[in-house]
Amino acid sequence: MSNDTILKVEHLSMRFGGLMAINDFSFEARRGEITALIGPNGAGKTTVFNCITGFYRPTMGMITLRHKSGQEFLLERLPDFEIPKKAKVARTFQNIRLFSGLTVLENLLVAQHNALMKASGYTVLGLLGLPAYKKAANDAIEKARYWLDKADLTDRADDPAGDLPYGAQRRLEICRAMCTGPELLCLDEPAAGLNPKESLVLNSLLRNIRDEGTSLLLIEHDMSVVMQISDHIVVLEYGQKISDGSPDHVKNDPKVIAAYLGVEDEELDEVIHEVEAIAGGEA
Ligand SMILES: Nc1ncnc2c1ncn2[C@@H]1O[C@H](COP(=O)(O)OP(=O)(O)OP(=O)(O)O)[C@@H](O)[C@H]1O
Repeated sequence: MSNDTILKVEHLSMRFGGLMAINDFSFEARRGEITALIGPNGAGKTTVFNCITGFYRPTMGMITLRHKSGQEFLLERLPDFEIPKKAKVARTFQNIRLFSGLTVLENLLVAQHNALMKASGYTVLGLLGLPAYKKAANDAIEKARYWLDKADLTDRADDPAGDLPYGAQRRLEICRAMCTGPELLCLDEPAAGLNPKESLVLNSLLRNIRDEGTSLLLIEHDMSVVMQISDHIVVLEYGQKISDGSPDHVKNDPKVIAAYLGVEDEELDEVIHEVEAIAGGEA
């Protein structure tokens, strides 16, 4: 696996009883890029995500994550709690999961609990007096401030998270994931429920995260977000890959157009012909 690749999914299959939700699916996500996983409803996007982030154990297949240092992790073999901790894969969920009664800043400090406890030496004495703990606490506040600034949330740092508008809560969730220092950030429909203005702010936050060196993998239904920010798109239909490439490649791929329009196999040739004629006319 080359150092340009952060995530390699090979021959992934996931069976739920009699249903083969994912069938021999392979793709790679490159380091420093935003990769989007798209597909019609029920295509299997969430299932793939859940396999990568340890919520499901795949029926078959290999999922390899490679750190910048070259260290590799086989995610399908790691216990789920070690995927964020050791492999440094963070995720957000479709439904917002913040501590709504804690302040915005407190939410970001809770996310850094592991680092803080380690610095305390896991003792009360450590919490009270160890210089290492004081330094870790200051670092945690610094990191929280940094991400609040990036997400345009500094003014709301002391407000309860539950009081923020929806779009700001989504950005806070992303900041919380970033405070864990991930190499790969997985986002499950980050633009769901956002208005167009909130979507634009989100796009710029995600580009910023990528430009600072974290790779992103996202599932998203909002095609305006996907096409604007993705470097690479992988398309699933009925648990199988039907397209893989740049946004331009994917949006002109007749198989993708047919999948989204719900065209039957027999009509595919006709659709391909029409799309090629349109593309030829544009050239
Ligand atoms: N835990 C489960 N048990 C049984 N079937 C499941 C389970 N999770 C998903 N499925 C089935 O697997 C298939 C893929 O579902 P999945 O949620 O991964 O698709 P999706 O592409 O994320 O869909 P959507 O865009 O609607 O969220 C569907 O047929 C779904 O009903």
